[in-house]
Amino acid sequence: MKCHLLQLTSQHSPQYNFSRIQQYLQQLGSDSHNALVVLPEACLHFGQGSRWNQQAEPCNGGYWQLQLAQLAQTHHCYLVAGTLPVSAEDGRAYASSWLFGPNGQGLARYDKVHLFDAEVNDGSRYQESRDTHPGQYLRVIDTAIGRIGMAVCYDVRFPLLFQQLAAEQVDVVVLPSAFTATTGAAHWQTLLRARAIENQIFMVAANQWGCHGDGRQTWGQSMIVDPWGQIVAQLPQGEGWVSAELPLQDIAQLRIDMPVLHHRRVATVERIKEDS
Ligand SMILES: O=C(O)CNC(=O)[C@H](CS)NC(=O)CCC(=O)C(=O)O
Repeated sequence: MKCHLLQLTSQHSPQYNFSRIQQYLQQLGSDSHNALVVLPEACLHFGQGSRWNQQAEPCNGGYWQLQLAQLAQTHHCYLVAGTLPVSAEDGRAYASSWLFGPNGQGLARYDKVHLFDAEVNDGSRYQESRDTHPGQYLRVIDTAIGRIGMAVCYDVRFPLLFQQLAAEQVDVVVLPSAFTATTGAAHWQTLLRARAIENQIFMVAANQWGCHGDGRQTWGQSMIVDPWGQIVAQLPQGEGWVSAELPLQDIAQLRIDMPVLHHRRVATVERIKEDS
C-alpha cells in the first residue's frame, strides 16, 4: 500500500484550507494513484470553537463533502479527510472523518468517539463535547488496497478502540489528529508506537502542525509506524508530505510468530488491603 500523510497548518477558512490541500495533492502527481492519502483532523474547519456546529453539513451531500470526494476522484486516491462537522440531532455536530474512494465514492464516515475535554498546561481549556456529539460506531473498510480502520486524535489514548479494530484484522489504522504542542511533545510518539506494537498494525497519523492564528499550537510530527513499532517516515515540523510504501503482506507472519491477539486473557481482580 502506498501511503501519503499531509501535515498542515490549517487556518479558519475552509476555502483557504481546501485550496492548500489541492495544491499539495497536485505535487504528488501520479504518485497519488491508488494510494492512501490522509489529511489531519479538522483539515478544513480548524479552530472554529462554537462556530464548529454552525458550519455543520448534512450527513450526505454537503458542499465540502462533495469537494473532497471530487478531489479523491481527480487524484484517483483513497482520501481520508480528517473531521468535518456533520449535524447531530441535539444541535451539536459530529466530528466526522470520511474515506472517499478513487472514483469519488464515499466509502465510510467515522464520527470521533472520544472527545477532548481536558485541561492542558498550555493556557487553553479544551471542551470539545460542548459543540461535538460523540460517535458510537467504529469503521472497518475493506478496500482494494487493504483493510482500513479509522480513529481520530484523542482516540489514540484509548487502547480498547484499537483492540476492537485489531480483532477485525485491520492492516492500517488512520489517525487524523490535532495534538496540542504540549501533549504532543510528551505523549504523541509513545502512544502511536504502543498502539502499533500491541495491535500489530500500521499506524498512519497525520497531525496538524504549528501556530493557527487563534493562539493554538499543534505538535506536528506526522508519522507512519509499522507493526513492529518502527517509525517508517515522519515530518517533525513544517507543512508537507510524509510518504512510505507499507508492506502489508508482512503482518500475517508477525501475527503467526507472536500471536498476541490470541493470547489476550481477562483475569479477575482481587483487592487486598493491609490490616491496620
Ligand atoms: O478544535 C479543532 O479545531 C480541531 N480539533 C481538535 O483540535 C481536537 C479537539 S479540541 N484536539 C484533540 O483531540 C487533541 C488531543 C490531544 O492533544 C491529546 O490527546 O493530548
